Amino acid sequence: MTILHVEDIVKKYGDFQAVKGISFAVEKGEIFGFLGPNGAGKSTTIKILCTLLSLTSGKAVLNGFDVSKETLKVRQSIGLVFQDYSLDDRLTAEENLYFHGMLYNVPRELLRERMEQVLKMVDLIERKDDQVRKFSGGMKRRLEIARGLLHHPKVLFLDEPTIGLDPQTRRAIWNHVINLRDEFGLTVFMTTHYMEEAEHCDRIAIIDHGEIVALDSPVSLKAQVGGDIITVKTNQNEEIAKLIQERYNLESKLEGEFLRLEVQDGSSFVPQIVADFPGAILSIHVHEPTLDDVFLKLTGRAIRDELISEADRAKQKVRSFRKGKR
Ligand SMILES: Nc1ncnc2c1ncn2[C@@H]1O[C@H](COP(=O)(O)OP(=O)(O)OP(=O)(O)O)[C@@H](O)[C@H]1O
Repeated sequence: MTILHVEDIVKKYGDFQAVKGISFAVEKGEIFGFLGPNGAGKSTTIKILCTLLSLTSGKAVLNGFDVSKETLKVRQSIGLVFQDYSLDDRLTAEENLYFHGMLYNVPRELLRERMEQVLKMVDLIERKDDQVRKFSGGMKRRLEIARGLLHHPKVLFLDEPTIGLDPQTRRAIWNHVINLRDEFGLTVFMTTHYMEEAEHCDRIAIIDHGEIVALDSPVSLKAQVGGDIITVKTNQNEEIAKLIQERYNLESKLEGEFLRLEVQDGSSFVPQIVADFPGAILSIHVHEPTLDDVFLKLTGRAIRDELISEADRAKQKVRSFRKGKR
């Protein structure tokens, strides 16, 4: 059953087209991911689907409601966990949930039971009476997820849910998200630029410059690359690239100080190239295709994690600067 149907959505900021006519559908119970580099249009799209931003043209229907015309019904159908921290630090975990429940008109007689239910889901029931300021970053994010589920949404939107969190906490949050899907059939729509995170999704739309460049399961996307990826450092990269072309009819790409090439079978290619270019190979690495390789193949650019980490750090700094000014 289709829970979200998006048809030819365009979003313009002035003359600039941030989202360029994208279309897709999400099935009930799916974990659907939007993967792309900074500025690709992920947040803009998610905000449109959550009714926080108007669209320029196109149509989106969520849980049977038009996001442009039936905003209240759409809002009642969704839970939100956005990049910006939005808990009240001075309230306890339970009080934060209570406040949200009142805003969403969760009937009073149900609210206690619901709060207990969602706190249990994210393993925070023991800490319900603690002020949120005493929580770690991961606990806060789990509480935000619990809050997003309090009014029993049909679709949970997660915009970069684990940004700035350590890998262990990221994994813990993912385990919770997968459980929610498995146990309650919840549909999850998320954006990320972490490759390993995107791997958890049932399907991924790869977005670049406001356009969907591919949409499929992680396994099928990676199968598009085919074979193995070799990165090799030699003492004369340009010269060796030419020789590789001549000898094996393989095109290699210069990436920093490495040559990158795709081969059918890495385990047989490595000994062959080492033997064919004695003394020239300084290092060689072989790996199965990742989603980064898929992105590179589709766009000619890499979503490099180190660049992204830089952006994360900068975003964190801006947030602390903002908080300090309050
Ligand atoms: N309010 C705005 N006014 C003008 N341009 C905007 C506005 N918001 C976003 N943009 C531009 O639209 C494009 C898409 O931005 P968006 O925030 O949707 O990207 P993103 O993929 O979510 O990136 P990030 O991961 O950095 O949040 C970017 O080029 C951005 O600069």
